[in-house]
Amino acid sequence: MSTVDADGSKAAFPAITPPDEQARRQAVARHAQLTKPAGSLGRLEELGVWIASCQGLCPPRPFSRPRVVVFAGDHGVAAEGVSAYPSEVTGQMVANFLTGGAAVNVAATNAGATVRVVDIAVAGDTPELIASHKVRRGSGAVNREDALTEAETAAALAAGRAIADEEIDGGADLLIAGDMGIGNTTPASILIAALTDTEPVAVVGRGTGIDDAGWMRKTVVIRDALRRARPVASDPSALLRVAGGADLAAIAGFLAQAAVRRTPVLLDGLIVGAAALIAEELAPGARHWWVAAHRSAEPGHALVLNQLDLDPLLDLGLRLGEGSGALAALPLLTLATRVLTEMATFDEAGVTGTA
Ligand SMILES: O=C(O)c1ccc[n+]([C@@H]2O[C@H](COP(=O)([O-])O)[C@@H](O)[C@H]2O)c1
Ligand SMILES: Cc1cc2nc[nH]c2cc1C
Repeated sequence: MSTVDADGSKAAFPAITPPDEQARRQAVARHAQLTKPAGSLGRLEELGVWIASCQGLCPPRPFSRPRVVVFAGDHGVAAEGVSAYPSEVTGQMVANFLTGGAAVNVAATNAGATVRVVDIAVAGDTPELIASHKVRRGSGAVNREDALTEAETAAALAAGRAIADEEIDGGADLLIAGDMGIGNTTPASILIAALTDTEPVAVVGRGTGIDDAGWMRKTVVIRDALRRARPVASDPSALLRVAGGADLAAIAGFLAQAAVRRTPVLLDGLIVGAAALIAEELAPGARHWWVAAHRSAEPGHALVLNQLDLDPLLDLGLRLGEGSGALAALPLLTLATRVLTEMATFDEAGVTGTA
């Protein structure tokens, strides 16, 4: 067990308690009594069991406040031609989130969730209301400089933890992290390559849709950054500082703190996945509080899921970020909960002939 250092410069997390074993067993037993052939709801049964164990309650409660936090941040590497879009789009999309016109807004409404947007490191100005956790204007170009200073890394991790606390204290009972940041698939891929000991070519994807020349540039950037990142790969805070970014650090802090607070998380795609790898290093066992919503089209995401031993619920070729993939899967969690809560047992329904 560890605590925050006296000077607050290093994030340290208390030991993670696993989800509740008794509620898990009760949910398994309840599934056996419900009016369906044993195991016939497949993954939905596992999901329901997981939700019951996270809540320590069987049957589980329907989620009352599923909440998405979109972490927005720019990246110096965007200037190296590694994205199909310019950095300005980050701030423009933040404005779009705030007026409700983005995919995350639609997907949240569809799934009964609400959205919060946080400016962690957007290059430009954003409304004061979302900038209280801002760490800096854009993270460093990680192929040639550190993403962050040590103090900024600690501040970003602490921001993510504080945001998770704010949301849980405000009643959130299921958390989703989303991301928005032109260029962010590059540092995310670097972290994944460093933490899974993978060569650049096996991790580099098309991000927002780069062409072959862009893919070559991105591969070189990732290779250069990995030379600086690999020596610190065993130290998650140092890795975030050298080759990550403020948004990635904040998401990692958010995911780890959710586990500290025994709050389940639905994981999104590549960027959240990279942060999840870091969070699991910072707070071993945190992954037991997470479910992988989907497998992103980005090749690096499969490496993340494999390393965390998470089996994604959906594989829809999504590569948007924003938390959209997690929100696409949220109705499955709602269904898995309602099955345990609302289905009749064999006894109640007078259905006989159990196996
Ligand atoms: O989440 C994913 O799997 C994902 C995959 C590809 C792209 N994105 C989004 O696209 C942006 C980053 O792409 P890029 O090409 O600018 O690095 C950023 O805003 C992400 O949210 C997200
Ligand atoms: C328009 C746009 C929306 C996004 N949402 C997440 N990443 C994005 C990147 C672009 C370019």
